[in-house]
Amino acid sequence: MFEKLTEDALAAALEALPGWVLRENKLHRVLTFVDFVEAFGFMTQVALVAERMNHHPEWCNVYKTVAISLTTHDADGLTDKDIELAQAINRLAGYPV
Ligand SMILES: C[C@H](O)[C@H](O)[C@H]1CNC2=NC(N)=NC(=O)C2=N1
Repeated sequence: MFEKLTEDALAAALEALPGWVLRENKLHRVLTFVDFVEAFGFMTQVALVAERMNHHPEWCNVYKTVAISLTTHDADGLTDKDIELAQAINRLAGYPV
């Protein structure tokens, strides 16, 4: 079982996560791609990583935009797993981690 992050740990982690904000107690990021194929290709890559991690995003795709929220349902809050998945998503999206 994963422990909820402390406020300090979360603030430090967020500083190292370009593009991510805290929204409704979840990590949140919106990504826009050149078209639907790029957006869905990205989602497919994230899905494979998420399944490998057994940690799954809440997300919404409208055409070329993908909005992602991360939380750990089992812990009812944010944990290291959310930070890890956000970092993996940034790598796949082509942003430095
Ligand atoms: C039974 C299974 O391992 C759990 O339900 C996993 C699956 N994926 C998950 N994903 C997320 N985001 N949070 C969880 O708590 C979680 N739990």
